[in-house]
Amino acid sequence: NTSIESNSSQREDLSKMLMHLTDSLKEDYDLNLLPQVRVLREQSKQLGAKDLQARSLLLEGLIRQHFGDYKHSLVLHNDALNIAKPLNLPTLEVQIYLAMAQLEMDLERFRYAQQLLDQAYFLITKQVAADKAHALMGEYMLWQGSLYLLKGSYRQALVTLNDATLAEYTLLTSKLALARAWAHLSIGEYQKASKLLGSDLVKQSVLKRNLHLRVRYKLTSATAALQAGNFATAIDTAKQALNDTFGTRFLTEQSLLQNILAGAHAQLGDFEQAHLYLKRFALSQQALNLQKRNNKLLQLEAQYSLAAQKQQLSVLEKDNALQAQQLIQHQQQIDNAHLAQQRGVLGLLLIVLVVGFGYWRWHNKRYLITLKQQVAERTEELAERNKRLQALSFTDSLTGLNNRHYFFSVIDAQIKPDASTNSEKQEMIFCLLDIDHFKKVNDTYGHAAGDIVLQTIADILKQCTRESDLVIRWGGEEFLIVMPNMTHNEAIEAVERVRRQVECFPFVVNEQPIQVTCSIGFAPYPLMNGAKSTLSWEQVIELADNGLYMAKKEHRNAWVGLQSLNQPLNSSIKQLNEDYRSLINSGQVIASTSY
Ligand SMILES: Nc1nc2c(ncn2[C@@H]2O[C@H](COP(=O)(O)OP(=O)(O)OP(=O)(O)O)[C@@H](O)[C@H]2O)c(=O)[nH]1
Repeated sequence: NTSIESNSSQREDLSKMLMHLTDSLKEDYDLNLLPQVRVLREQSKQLGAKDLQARSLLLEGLIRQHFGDYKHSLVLHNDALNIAKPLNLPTLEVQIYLAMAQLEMDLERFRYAQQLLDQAYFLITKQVAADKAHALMGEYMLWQGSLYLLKGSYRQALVTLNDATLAEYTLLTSKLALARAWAHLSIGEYQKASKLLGSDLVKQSVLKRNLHLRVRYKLTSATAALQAGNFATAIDTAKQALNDTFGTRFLTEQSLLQNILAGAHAQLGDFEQAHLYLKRFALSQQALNLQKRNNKLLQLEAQYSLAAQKQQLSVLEKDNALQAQQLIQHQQQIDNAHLAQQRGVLGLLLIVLVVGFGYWRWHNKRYLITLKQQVAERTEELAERNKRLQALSFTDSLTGLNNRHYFFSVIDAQIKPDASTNSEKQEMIFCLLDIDHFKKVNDTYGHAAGDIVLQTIADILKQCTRESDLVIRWGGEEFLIVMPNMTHNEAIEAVERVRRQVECFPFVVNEQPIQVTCSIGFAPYPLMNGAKSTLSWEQVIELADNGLYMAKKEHRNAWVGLQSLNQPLNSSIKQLNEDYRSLINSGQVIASTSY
């Protein structure tokens, strides 16, 4: 809070100082004011009071301009404008434009002066508040009128200057009156000019004010007197004014006054004085020209330094922009590198994953192939083993013939579904063979000899049967022969052949020849049990067994073959064993025997 308070009080002090300086300036331009103006400028800058800073720059510019320091003045005005523009203070901006226009007029650069006045006019009409616009418009018109005067457009100058009607009397009113008088004089209207110059208010205010105005007033008055033919008054007034100009830089006024004096003296016939003032006039003109040339030079210098300053600024700006761009590029490079790095890592990860996955798949595939191979090998091996096992389980180890298991596993497939039809050829003969008194062989020659007998019988059976016949080792010394597609007579032939082969075979046991015979019973399948039902193959085997039993009981080395049943069997097949013979004899069972 205290800092804010101290700031605002400091600002107030500076504002007061500015007002004081501005007022002093209205009285007269004084070079001694410059140090104070500079202090004001520095302190405003430190305080950050930009408006005060701009105003102090304008003030200094005006003082320097008044004393012909156009170079610095130009720079100061420009600086003031640069600070004022962003502050949006149109009044201040107008004041700066008007000061700049005056400067351009002093330098006789009327086109620039006009442009600056136009800018001032635009701001006054569009942006300046109404209460302040009136006074500013008066100021503008004074300078616009003065510009017309300088350019020789006197009537236009008069119109402009007459338009500037100010409500209350101010110094500006007097300045306008003076300009108007000069315009009238320029077109020879000295009475109107004299009237304006004669106004007490104008006279007093102007004479009280600064030296330049005083000189201008007297110059105008002297001109009016000259035009009116009051040569003595003209000389008197002009001399007073000329005295005022000594030691000043008002060369224009000085030369004009000398010209008036020369003219007035000439009119009065004092040619010596006239000549003297004419010489002085010529000298003043020379000095004036020199001054103007000098001013132009200074102005060029100022413009050059301004341009250089601007160029430096633009170079700096460009440099800044370049650095900013470089920074952005650098940042972008870092970002890109970052991105590339991330991409690289991701890519690597992806490659590792893909390679890993590929390897895993390849490994799995290989493992699967190996596994499949192993499984196939094992399966094959198992199948082989199973086959061997099956073969083993189906084979009788002593004789090499198929055993009962084998028979049971194949017989159902062998029994033809349409075997019950009438064709005799389609009969399947189930035939049971048993070695006679085999126990005796064992008992007499030993078990091994018995084995040899069994093996030999198996060989005989194989030789006596067809490929399609089944030869099974049915039990200890018992064999089953199944002969498909065979008639009863063909069966008789077959069993007879077997019986005979066994009987005739020269068995040698322990180097001793022995006689071996066998008994056989057989029955056909299908076998009708009465008109309606057919016996099963199991029952047929039992009937064959009955036949074998009968052959053993009644004869041995013989066969009994059942052909058909005339009547259905009432009792069980097993019981038939006892009365098989009586059934044959009674004609219930039709059978053939070898004895
Ligand atoms: N060597 C040998 N003997 C066996 C084998 N299987 C069974 N035998 C014997 O065969 C004999 C069968 O005798 P039995 O059933 O009394 O009949 P059999 O002596 O042939 O008299 P019938 O059949 O009435 O003519 C027994 O002595 C059994 O030991 C075998 O594989 N090898």
